[in-house]
Amino acid sequence: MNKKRPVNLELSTIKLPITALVSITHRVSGVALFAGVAVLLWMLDSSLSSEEGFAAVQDALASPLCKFIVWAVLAALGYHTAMGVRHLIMDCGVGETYEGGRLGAKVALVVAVVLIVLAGVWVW
Ligand code: HEM
Repeated sequence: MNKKRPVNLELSTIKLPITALVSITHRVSGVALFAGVAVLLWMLDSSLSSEEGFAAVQDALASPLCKFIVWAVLAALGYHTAMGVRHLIMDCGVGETYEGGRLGAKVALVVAVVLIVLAGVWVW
């Protein structure tokens, strides 16, 4: 192997294109969703267990921290869904060029921001 080949491991000097950024964050949001869905299922299970359980979940949902957690899970869902639909559209052969990919990433980002803001309005 040529030991003199150019190597660049200075992560701060590597500028990722928007398509790479949305791809990485799509995966991160999927992993966050996996954990978030567990929290939501636990809250659903508690709320259905008894009248007291329902009241406890209702009380918890009134706290800012709990609202923030629910909003964060919904935000991850909104982001992941917007990026996921972008992927599925590209899988159908639409917007597969470099420019198409960049435009699709920007449109999906705008949709994701709208969904995340709407989730915040709904939760608060
Ligand atoms: C609770 C719901 C969901 C969870 C936990 C979840 C989780 C994940 C995870 C962890 C990945 C990354 C897989 C990998 O990189 O190997 C992924 C990829 C993907 N998700 Fe989701 N997801 C959920 C909902 C959705 C929804 C609603 C859509 C809507 C379109 C979607 C579309 C996709 C697509 C298209 C990919 C593949 C992306 C790629 O090829 O890089 N997901 N999901």
